[in-house]
Amino acid sequence: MLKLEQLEKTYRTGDKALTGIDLTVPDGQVLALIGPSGAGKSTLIRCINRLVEPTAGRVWLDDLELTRLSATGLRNARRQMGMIFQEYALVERLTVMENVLSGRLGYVGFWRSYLRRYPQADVDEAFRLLDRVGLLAMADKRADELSGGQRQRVGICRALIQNPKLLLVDEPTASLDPKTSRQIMRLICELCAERGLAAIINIHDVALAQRFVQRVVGLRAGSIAFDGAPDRLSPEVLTSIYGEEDWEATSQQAEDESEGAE
Ligand SMILES: Nc1ncnc2c1ncn2[C@@H]1O[C@H](COP(=O)(O)OP(=O)(O)OP(=O)(O)O)[C@@H](O)[C@H]1O
Repeated sequence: MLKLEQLEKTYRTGDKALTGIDLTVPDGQVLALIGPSGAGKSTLIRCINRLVEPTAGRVWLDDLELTRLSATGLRNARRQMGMIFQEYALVERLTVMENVLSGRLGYVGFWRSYLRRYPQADVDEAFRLLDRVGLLAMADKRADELSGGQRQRVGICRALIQNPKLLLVDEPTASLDPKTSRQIMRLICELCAERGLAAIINIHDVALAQRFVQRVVGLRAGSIAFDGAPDRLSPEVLTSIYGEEDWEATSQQAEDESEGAE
């Protein structure tokens, strides 16, 4: 279980990005984080694994208080939190397999990974994951030969090979077309269900979030403006999260799009 208590972040510039966030995410729950630009979504995700240092408050992952950890403790704890990024963050000149195995870096140590001597069990697991996401035939291709959707699948495998307790997912579909976006969201949610994994997914597209997740948290100006089931996101609620911004414009999904090919 992930627990945030009165989490705050004020950047050095004086920008107050988070103002006292309380949030509990049980094991196995997939939560979408929505809200207008600048609401604090990326900051919230990054304060959990301390890529951004919170100014105040606490973060717990089960009985481990992440906000109290030293650098070494944090390095170990980060293994338990897989991260998936909008821009995939792959090493372009490495193969798909090498990119997936780089998710084991926190376990095997620098030299072993530098020399590409991963334990056979890790290689076997990488093949299993690539098979699961439909990329087995691509294992030896270079990352820069892949499409956006394929790259994100590699990013997902790299996060999962860490064997995390929690996935932190930052705009996984922002660089993808609508159909690929749905496939990627479906895949992330299916994998979480298969593994009993919790996830926080920062996502711009409200319709996409509504379609796949069990719980939506709406951030506005660094505070939680909504926390509930996706079917409770009425136009009034969305207006309370997005204000005057036209929230319908956040949906990539065209009404007349064909679903047949998925
Ligand atoms: N490195 C930084 N230094 C100073 N201020 C920052 C920094 N990163 C974010 N901010 C500010 O913190 C606030 C929250 O930003 P954040 O990126 O978390 O929002 P967001 O909801 O993820 O936005 P978007 O959807 O546009 O990515 C904004 O006011 C932003 O300008």
